[in-house]
Amino acid sequence: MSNKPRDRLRVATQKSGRLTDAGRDLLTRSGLSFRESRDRLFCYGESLPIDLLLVRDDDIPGLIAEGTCDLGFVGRNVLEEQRLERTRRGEAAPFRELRALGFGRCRLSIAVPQDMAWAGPQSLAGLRIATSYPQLLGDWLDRHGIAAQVVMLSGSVEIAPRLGTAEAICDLVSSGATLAANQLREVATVLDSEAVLIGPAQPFADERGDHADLLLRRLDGTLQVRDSKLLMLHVDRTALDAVIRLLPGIDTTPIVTALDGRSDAVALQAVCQGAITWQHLEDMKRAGARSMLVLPVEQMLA
Ligand SMILES: Nc1ncnc2c1ncn2[C@@H]1O[C@H](COP(=O)(O)OP(=O)(O)OP(=O)(O)O)[C@@H](O)[C@H]1O
Ligand SMILES: O=P(O)(O)OC[C@H]1O[C@H](OP(=O)(O)OP(=O)(O)O)[C@H](O)[C@@H]1O
Ligand SMILES: [Mg+2]
Repeated sequence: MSNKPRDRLRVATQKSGRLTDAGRDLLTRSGLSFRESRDRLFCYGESLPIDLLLVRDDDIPGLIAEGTCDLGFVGRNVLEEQRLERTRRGEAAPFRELRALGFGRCRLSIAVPQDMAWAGPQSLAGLRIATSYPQLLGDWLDRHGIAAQVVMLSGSVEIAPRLGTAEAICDLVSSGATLAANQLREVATVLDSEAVLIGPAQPFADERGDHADLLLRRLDGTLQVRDSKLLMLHVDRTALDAVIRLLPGIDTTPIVTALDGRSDAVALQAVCQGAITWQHLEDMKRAGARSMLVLPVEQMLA
């Protein structure tokens, strides 16, 4: 890893692909703005000393390992594949997952032709399995004690069974539409994935440590409010405990305030994590809540 001190933090993000827009949106909502270079490969951070390098996603763990970039947004599938590759060479991984980011959700799964019988992982014994993730697949096969042949393909993996180059595949699945279009059936999950923030295994020894801490705090706040709602309501004092018990996903103490000229009722305010459904509201109404308002939360700083 390069030890040259730097006073700006460099974050590697995918130049063009499934992680690009959501990653950029997360940074924007965390208060970061950038001036794009003409080639759009480097974005200078205007609001904070944090710059972006726009690259192929597969290159991101390596860029962090060699110290060219300090942090990166990458799919856990890519991170874990490269971590296993280094483990196989006897190296300790020089990068680590710092945060799960909640977008780019997918899974690395085994799929077989729809008409193939499936009696568990042993059904793969002796077969050829096409994948772009040979390490993750090899590790899964080892853990299940299955001897199968891994066929490496860098893309269009789903077509391999029809071409006769493999009997099964191991590829990323989200909606399942690609598998269905290729008459394949998902039979086992190798890895649950989403976009993650990665950084070096060793802490930064210069100002980059402070910038990284600041970015992590901002990201945490943004990720926390993404699923949060502010719930405001009125409730009879006698029903207060029952209604508080029904508040969905509260992680701080709700605020209870007096209502002017009313001794029988109070106002209640709480930040709730996760979805607030009509069912939640109806249950609270039955328990004695009234005038319920559900509001989005824009920013939060713990
Ligand atoms: N169908 C999907 N739904 C959700 N997330 C996905 C899906 N497919 C892939 N991903 C996630 O998005 C990441 C990037 O996928 P993408 O297809 O953009 O990569 P790529 O083709 O390797 O791009 P690059 O040109 O940067 O190498 C994947 O590594 C995975 O974590
Ligand atoms: O379950 P689904 O929702 O159909 O998604 C799965 C597909 O998405 C990804 O490919 P992508 O569309 O990114 O194209 P790529 O092969 O060019 O990466 C992945 O490699 C699968 O082929
Ligand atoms: Mg790639």
